[in-house]
Amino acid sequence: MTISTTTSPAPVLLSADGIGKTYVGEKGAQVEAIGDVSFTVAEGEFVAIVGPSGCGKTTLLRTIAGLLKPSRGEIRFDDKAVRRVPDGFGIVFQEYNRSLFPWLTVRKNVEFGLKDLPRQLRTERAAEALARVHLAGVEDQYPWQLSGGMQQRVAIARALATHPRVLLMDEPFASVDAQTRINLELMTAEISAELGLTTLLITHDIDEAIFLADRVFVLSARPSHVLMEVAVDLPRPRDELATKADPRFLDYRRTVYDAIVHPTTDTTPIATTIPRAEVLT
Ligand SMILES: Nc1ncnc2c1ncn2[C@@H]1O[C@H](COP(=O)(O)OP(=O)(O)OP(=O)(O)O)[C@@H](O)[C@H]1O
Repeated sequence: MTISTTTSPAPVLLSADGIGKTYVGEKGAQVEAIGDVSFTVAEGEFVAIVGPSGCGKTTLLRTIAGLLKPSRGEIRFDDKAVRRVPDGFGIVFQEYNRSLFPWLTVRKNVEFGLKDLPRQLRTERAAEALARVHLAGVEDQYPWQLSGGMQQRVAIARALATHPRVLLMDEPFASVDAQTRINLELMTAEISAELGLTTLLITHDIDEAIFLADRVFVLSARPSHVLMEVAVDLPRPRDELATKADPRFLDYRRTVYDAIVHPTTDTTPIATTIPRAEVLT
């Protein structure tokens, strides 16, 4: 049985209903990236999306974000159809060096999405967001004066400064070294929990997905659909070493790995959905 629709017990904040996306090239050549994807994400939930290379993960995230128009289906946020990037969405991309403006200071980069706010409030929001990503003190530097991990933290601060309800992250830690990656993962888990953010993370990294998420959606090869949903029943806050040594973590990893590397047409979810409130206790 193929799982293409999943449900969450807490109030749904974000949903994808029958999303399909076909790219049409200049000469009419078509690439069907997303076949048929449906899911719901509950308020405050952390969902990770994994899948084989080229299955349409970035396409899906951009469609959810309102940056790409789906060929079929609808994204809904707070019970309204998403047709452009809604207020309440913060987005973090993999390539921080392309998403930050090198000619603006860190403070100006973080304030970038706050143009409509009074100057004083912009300054306060930027300071608050930079403190949250442990970057207080570098406000007047330029992004290129910082390490890659610090630049990605600036990009995260920029998203947080808008006070989003939903944080969308596309491979945010793929361009940094392993130790920095772990620190960024821990920081993201902490921020997401503290702010009660609904978080959607696209990643290639199965361990990262399981370590961070309440639920992991596994996409099939393209044209993609949701092959499997895994509810991650591991206590929070999650310590890196203890969590990754937990036998349940190893079971989740094997299940997700098998689904991606040896997909069959008969996949079933390995656990029912677990609301975040229960996971947190
Ligand atoms: N603008 C575009 N025009 C045509 N085809 C595209 C476009 N963007 C992506 N594609 C194709 O759509 C498919 C899905 O691409 P996408 O980048 O969404 O996948 P992905 O799972 O994020 O890839 P990766 O694992 O490499 O990060 C690929 O075959 C890709 O070549």
